[in-house]
Amino acid sequence: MPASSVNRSLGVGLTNTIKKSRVLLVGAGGIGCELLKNLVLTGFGEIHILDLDTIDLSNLNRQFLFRHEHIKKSKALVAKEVAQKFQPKAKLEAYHANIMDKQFNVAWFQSFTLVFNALDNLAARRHVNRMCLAAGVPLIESGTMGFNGQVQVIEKGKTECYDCNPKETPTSYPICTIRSRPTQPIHCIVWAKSYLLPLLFGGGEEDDKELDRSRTTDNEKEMSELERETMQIKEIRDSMGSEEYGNKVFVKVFKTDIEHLISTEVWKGRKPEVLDWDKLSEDSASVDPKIVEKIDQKEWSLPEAFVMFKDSLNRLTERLQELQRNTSKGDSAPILEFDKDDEDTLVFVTATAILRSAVFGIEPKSKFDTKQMAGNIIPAIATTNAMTAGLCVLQAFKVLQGVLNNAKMVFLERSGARAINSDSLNPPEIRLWWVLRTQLGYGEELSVLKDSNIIYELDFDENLSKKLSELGISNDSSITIVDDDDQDQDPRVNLELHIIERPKTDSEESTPVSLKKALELRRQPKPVQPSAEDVSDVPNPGKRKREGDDDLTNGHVAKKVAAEPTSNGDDDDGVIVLDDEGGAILIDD
Ligand SMILES: Nc1ncnc2c1ncn2[C@@H]1O[C@H](COP(=O)(O)OP(=O)(O)OP(=O)(O)O)[C@@H](O)[C@H]1O
Ligand SMILES: [Zn+2]
Repeated sequence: MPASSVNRSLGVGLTNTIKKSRVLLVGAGGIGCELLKNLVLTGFGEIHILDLDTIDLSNLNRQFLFRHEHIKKSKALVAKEVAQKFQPKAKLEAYHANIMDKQFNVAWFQSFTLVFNALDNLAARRHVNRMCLAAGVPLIESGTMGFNGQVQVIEKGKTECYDCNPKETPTSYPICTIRSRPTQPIHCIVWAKSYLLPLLFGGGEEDDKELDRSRTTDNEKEMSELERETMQIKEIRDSMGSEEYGNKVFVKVFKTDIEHLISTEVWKGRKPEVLDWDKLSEDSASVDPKIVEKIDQKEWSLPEAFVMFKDSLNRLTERLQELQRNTSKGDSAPILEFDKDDEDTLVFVTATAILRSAVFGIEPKSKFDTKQMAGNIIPAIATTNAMTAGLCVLQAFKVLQGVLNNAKMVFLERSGARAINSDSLNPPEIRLWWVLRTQLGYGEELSVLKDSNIIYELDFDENLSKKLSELGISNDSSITIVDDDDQDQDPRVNLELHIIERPKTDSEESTPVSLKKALELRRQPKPVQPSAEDVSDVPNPGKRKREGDDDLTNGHVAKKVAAEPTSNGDDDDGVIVLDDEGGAILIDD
């Protein structure tokens, strides 16, 4: 749009505000490319673009700023270069970096008028949400999935934030379904991708979110069988690169383990059927892997899958050995991981899943379908991204004009009477975990205890939607927050919250409040080598305390937050008042 027509449609005031704005765009992918184009053409004064990734062939169909010659180059840098041509005068800055890096601190975020999220994962979205709240900078959050799109305006203290509503976590499959009772194509694909591939080419037991390896009382047998089979495959791995390697792996997983399964489980209906190496070798004598590999949309036959299994196993083996040769002593051992855009791993997963499907009488899937399923991909649609990016800019106008009341949560849908629907923005409903996560910087792994009983932890979230009173937490009781993040180098000291009930005032009804000043919680002391006598008194930082562990509420309690509301707002010792009306937790300063 030429500058004059922007002027005419938006008015002089807004046009000037736009010109003076300094905005940050996080993510230069599907939405990001569209958004950058919009921002440049609308006349935003200064635009900073950040993306950690490089351009991949599969991006080109919709990330229209990128061309074939850009493959393997930084998305942020290329996006900047290309968008600059639309508007040579625009001030653009690019960063090839992870937004979660420490260098992008609160002060840096504060230097922007507005932040746009065009990301594709929860962790990064949460992080930016948190930084924007801390910096007091408005955030336009967006996302698409197939034909669906969503734009959310987030402003500290005025609207709900990204973390106000719990998000769905990706599906994970129980080990028994994957190891011994697959019934759907996806079960075979997850087995190939999250079990066999990491075992053969990864570091061994990968912590894959799709495979739920947690032990329960009723999966003990399953887990020990799995461990036994895993050990055996590791032994076979020692012969990697030898003539018989492919045969050994094949016989182990498609014959020996299946025979064992048939004899140890009770089978009603169809029993699994073992595969025969010699027969498949005969049947596939005339199959050319180079031709099969090009068959994308049609399911491979069993002999074709057999050939591709051997072929991809060899290719991956050669790659891993090449990496091993180039690794110097002391470096961590190289591994190969599944990537939907890595042809060798995709072929391996497709072929292996088809062979496994044959064992269990499940329909096979093509390489194309496997790519979608293994990559958890809902196809990205360029039009959805473009429309969503447009909606982001329209919402940004409302924020810049200071008319947040007119800003909306916008939804793009294919079904329904209208393509675009909207909701008014909800005021922030401040819940305990929201405060802990967004205001105090806790990660996912925390637990909440009352009288040393766990009332919440990551894998015990039944109480999440309950009011405090439903949990017997009323006036004058205390709860303790334990930082369970054992990845964290220095977990926070335990935080004890003392709860006092008081009626909600009228003003709080309309303007929920938040911690006035970010509280920086002290970190647990580094463990000192205890002497023999005082062993029992040394707290064990990072180690999860369980029910009945008495030292929880004393000893290393960090900070008691007083509960009397202070009369003037100058007191930095933010008083947290837990208000149970509606289960919300209000924070008063
Ligand atoms: N922590 C992060 N820091 C910076 N950029 C990020 C971060 N996490 C994700 N991104 C970027 O956000 C963008 C999301 O866009 P999108 O998902 O459309 O692209 P894509 O990942 O290339 O596509 P696809 O997911 O379909 O392969 C990606 O370019 C990705 O690199
Ligand atoms: Zn993505």
